[in-house]
Amino acid sequence: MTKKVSLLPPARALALECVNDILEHGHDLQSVLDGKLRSVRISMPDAALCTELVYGYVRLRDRIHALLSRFLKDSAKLPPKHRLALGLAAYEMLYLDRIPTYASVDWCVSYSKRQFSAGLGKLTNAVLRNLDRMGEAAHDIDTVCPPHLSQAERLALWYSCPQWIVEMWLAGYGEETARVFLEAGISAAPVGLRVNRTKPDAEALAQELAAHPDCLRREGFGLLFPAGHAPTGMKSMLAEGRISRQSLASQQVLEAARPQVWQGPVWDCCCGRGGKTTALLEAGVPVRYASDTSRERLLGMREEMERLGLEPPFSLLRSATEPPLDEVWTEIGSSSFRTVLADVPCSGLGTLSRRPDARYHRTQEGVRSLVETQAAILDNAFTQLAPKGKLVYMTCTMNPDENERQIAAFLARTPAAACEQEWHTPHDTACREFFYLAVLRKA
Ligand SMILES: C[S@@+](CC[C@H](N)C(=O)[O-])C[C@H]1O[C@@H](n2cnc3c(N)ncnc32)[C@H](O)[C@@H]1O
Repeated sequence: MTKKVSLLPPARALALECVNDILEHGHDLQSVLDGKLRSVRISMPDAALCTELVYGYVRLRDRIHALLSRFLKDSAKLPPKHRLALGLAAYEMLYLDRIPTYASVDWCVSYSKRQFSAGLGKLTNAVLRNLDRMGEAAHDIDTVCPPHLSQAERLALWYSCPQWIVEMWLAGYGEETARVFLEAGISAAPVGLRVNRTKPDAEALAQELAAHPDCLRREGFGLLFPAGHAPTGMKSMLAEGRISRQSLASQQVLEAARPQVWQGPVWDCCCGRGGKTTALLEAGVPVRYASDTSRERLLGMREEMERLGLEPPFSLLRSATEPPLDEVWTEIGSSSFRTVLADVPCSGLGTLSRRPDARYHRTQEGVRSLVETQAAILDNAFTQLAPKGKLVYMTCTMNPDENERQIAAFLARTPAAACEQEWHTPHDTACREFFYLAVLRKA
């Protein structure tokens, strides 16, 4: 930590560094937070507070600054780090009941004074005291959003979500469903676990976890716990390879594709860290080849295989827009696949509860480029299928261009393809995440 940042209490110092990296420099929330928490000595309660501050503030940033700007002449003129510190302190005051208001005001005022100037210290004090005086009105949409705003502007501000995403959801799914997605995007994601069914005591462990008083539901070997209420002993169960962290919605989309009837050889063409590859192998699905364009994720997948005691499939660093290399066909002893899983790179707007920063990192142009990559992956994966083979397409986003329209365009240009199934996470899900699935069959 730099000397200046250590002017703050540890949890706030680290949270401020994290939100600065995430929101000012576009870095990924989860890797920033993991990296920072690993790099400093910090108590467990401080690490928990830092995590809560980072996620909470990133989820509600625009709403918080709309409130703060009522007491500032021109908030854009504030030094960026001061603005972030004000936002973090405001988040504590508005949403963390266990922290007394004076504590939040104190650290922020003293940081502003010492890091910037006596004037900014005074301003900080005045702004935060005014915010405190708002009381319950600060939690009212009509206070946050001026009456002249359009519906999309109003929802964008209240739910701290870029307007183009709100407009896309309103146009694609209607207001009621758009609100469901927006509400999920400002909520904490529940904890999803998957019991490793290849272990001899798997069923007993699943039953034991399901009987835990906090457990929200069990589906097969998947379990759901409320955010922040993971069962005790999770660390050692993870280390022993008896369980994995995997969101229940991610397990559900795989289950919806009925992997028990998939025929091998299977190619997982965007395997990432192997969340789905390992789930498939645990279920006995013959995944013979796994590939991805991220070296780091492929290495992560290999570590996961080891942790879980699974036989790793042949894997290569390779784009799914390219045909597999000859060595793949030699390795699997075939010249085509019977099933390809394409869990494609997507805008991730269905998983904002888990990755709230995605909303700020995505751009419309970036999404257009993803749509092109997805189309190229679909075309190439389909070409590698044997007759009657199955292409299983998945995204963790809610965007018609990446989901329904992507599949409709593929079917229109691919006469040999038929769509056997389209599915999405039910909108009333307790998982607060939304996935899309299309199962395509080759003639
Ligand atoms: C949704 S993630 C996959 C998650 C993974 N299947 C899991 O369940 O853990 C999409 C993956 O696609 C990879 N990717 C991006 N572009 C790709 C391409 N052209 N070919 C193959 N993989 C790609 C990304 O590195 C990322 O790991």
